[in-house]
Amino acid sequence: MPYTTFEIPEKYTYQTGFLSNLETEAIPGALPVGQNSPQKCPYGLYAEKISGTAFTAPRWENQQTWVYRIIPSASHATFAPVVSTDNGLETKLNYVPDQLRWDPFDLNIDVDWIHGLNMVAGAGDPALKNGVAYYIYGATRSMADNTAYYDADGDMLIVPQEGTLDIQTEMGRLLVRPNEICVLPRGIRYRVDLVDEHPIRGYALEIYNGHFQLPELGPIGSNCLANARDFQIPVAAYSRDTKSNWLVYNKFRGQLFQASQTHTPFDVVAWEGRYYPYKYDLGRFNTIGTISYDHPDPSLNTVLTATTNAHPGTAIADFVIFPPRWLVAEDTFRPPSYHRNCMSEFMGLIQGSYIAKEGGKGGFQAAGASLHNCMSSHGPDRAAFDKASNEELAPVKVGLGSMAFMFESCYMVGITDWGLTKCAKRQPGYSEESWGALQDQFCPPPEHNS
Ligand SMILES: O=C(O)Cc1cc(O)ccc1O
Ligand SMILES: [Fe+2]
Repeated sequence: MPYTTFEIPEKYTYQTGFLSNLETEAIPGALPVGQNSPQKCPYGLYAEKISGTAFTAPRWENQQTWVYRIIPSASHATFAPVVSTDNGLETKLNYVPDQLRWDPFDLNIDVDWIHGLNMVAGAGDPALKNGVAYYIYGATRSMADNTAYYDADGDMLIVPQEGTLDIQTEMGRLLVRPNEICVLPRGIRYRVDLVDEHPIRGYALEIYNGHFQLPELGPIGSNCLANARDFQIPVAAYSRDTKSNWLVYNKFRGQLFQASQTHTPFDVVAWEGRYYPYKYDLGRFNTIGTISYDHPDPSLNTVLTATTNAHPGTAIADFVIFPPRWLVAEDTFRPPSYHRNCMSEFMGLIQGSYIAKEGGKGGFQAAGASLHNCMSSHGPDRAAFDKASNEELAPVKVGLGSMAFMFESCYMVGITDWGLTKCAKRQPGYSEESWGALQDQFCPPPEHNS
């Protein structure tokens, strides 16, 4: 299998599909047959429904899951705000039209998942369910025993760059490694453990509106890009603990809260529905590209999209990747050309290098990032331009061992203070170094030479 990242079976088992209505039970018979809410649920479980869309949302986008659990999640003490000056969840945004780039973010930050999430940029307001947020995360610790977390603000798409996330969710367990991604829908309780204490670092995209979908394939047909069968969903796995104290953290309009309870949130014995966390191996992506000439738009590399219903084709966020692929275009400048985009483009690099930018120190490096905001000009840097203008156009496989990605959004995104200054990773000379050295190479016919 040439296009998969992982050949060794991992320790967890999964169901597969994208937005399929799934059923899973850790004990045979735990799921009620033929109904959701019997007078008494099997084995004395409680039925609880989690709605991911309005009850009356159209069928194609309607998402809900019924969970059958030992204690309802409603059984908890009052939420209290977690007062911290530095929890990484800033809401103040600075709007900057410059091209921005960041050096690799730190790997060894002595915090856990909850405290290791730093918002770097974003737009909109979770209260109005409209907007996005981009995060850089880094942690060296598993979440404390008996703690769980959920995000009421949006769905979180996590892109690990370093270290494996062992994620326990209400719906079961997910192991997410670099070159895989996962999506944790709003409201689902989870906790993140490190594997062998290896630090974790990566990126996350939060969408305040709706949920991710697979992009339409149009004339491509019914396969390619990310295929539905390659998405992996946990199977029910529960623990029974009604004796110890648990702390549930909640991000609610960008503010961290916590509430205690006397039972584990991970007590779901069976569930049924289509509102659940999932993961995907980016190595499975079936990349499409030109086999004749010119550079197609990067929308062709969309793994997942969250659309605005108001404007078909306009995404509040697309998750786009640039995997290893063949370039065969004839008489073509193969990297993206110079461009300005009404969408904003936030890019990260999981490993390797990216076709339009020099790697190396001070360049676009793995674990670093860049942001080209709405209508901010960008494109290949001088070195990439010179190379691509003069290279022999033989078929060539590019991006070997690489995986760059982009969060593309219709919003103009603002940068947090953390992103602008506090993280201390911003490259001050990015714009000048990339495009300042481009020469006037205009060579008109002699009659126009003045
Ligand atoms: O700016 C970038 O590097 C991202 C990008 C890639 C591509 O192939 C076409 C357009 C585009 O914005
Ligand atoms: Fe771009």
